[in-house]
Amino acid sequence: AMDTEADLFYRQLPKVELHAHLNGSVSFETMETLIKRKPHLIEHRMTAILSGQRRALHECFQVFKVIHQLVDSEEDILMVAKAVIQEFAADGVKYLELRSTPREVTETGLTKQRYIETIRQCKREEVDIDVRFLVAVDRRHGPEVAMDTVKLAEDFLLSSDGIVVGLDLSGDPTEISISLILQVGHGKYLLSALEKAKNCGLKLALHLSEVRAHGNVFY
Ligand SMILES: CNc1ncnc2c1ncn2[C@@H]1O[C@H](COP(=O)(O)O)[C@@H](O)[C@H]1O
Repeated sequence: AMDTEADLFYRQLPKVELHAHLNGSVSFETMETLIKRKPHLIEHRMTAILSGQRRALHECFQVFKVIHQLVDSEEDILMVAKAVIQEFAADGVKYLELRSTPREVTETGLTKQRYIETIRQCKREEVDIDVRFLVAVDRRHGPEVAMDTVKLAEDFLLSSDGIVVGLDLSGDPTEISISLILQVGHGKYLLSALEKAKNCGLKLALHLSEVRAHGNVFY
């Protein structure tokens, strides 16, 4: 479709983007590239939510599961992160805070350190965008993983030239088994990790109370 004058105006307007989950910002084009690389993974599975389409919250998280299978190596992450940054820049974003949950994948040799390191490598002088990073904690993985992630984020805070600025708490709040029975993702168990993060100078971004009565509130 042709861009209207207004489209151009809004695209060129300098913007800040403060809430971008890396794997939630994958474009259709990038998805296509990923699917071509691993076509066996996606038969009959929902891989996108089209604009205007209404979806339940848990369906969003199903899409994340598919994306996580498609993006499971350093090479994939580098490709996705570069594309996401490029696309935000093309959209007039001048300051971008990306957040992402570092993952470990034994089969591909991916480690949580390398995951963050890879995002750091995306810095490109020729693209006019300032990119910072929030290390995300997936609440479903419980307090020990949360604490380890905070330690990792702290290491990067001290050594990453200001690229790592904070910690994000996220993860599917609709997973009933976790939030109601095991309760590992309950806010009260994560509080000490969050306090540690705050005390070491990480900024905090928290997803809270997205669903009713699933106990992700702090009390
Ligand atoms: C809709 N509201 C939301 N509520 C809570 N967590 C969300 C979210 N949207 C995204 N995420 C978090 O971001 C991850 C995908 O990106 P990364 O793999 O980290 O880059 C999801 O698995 C979830 O943990």
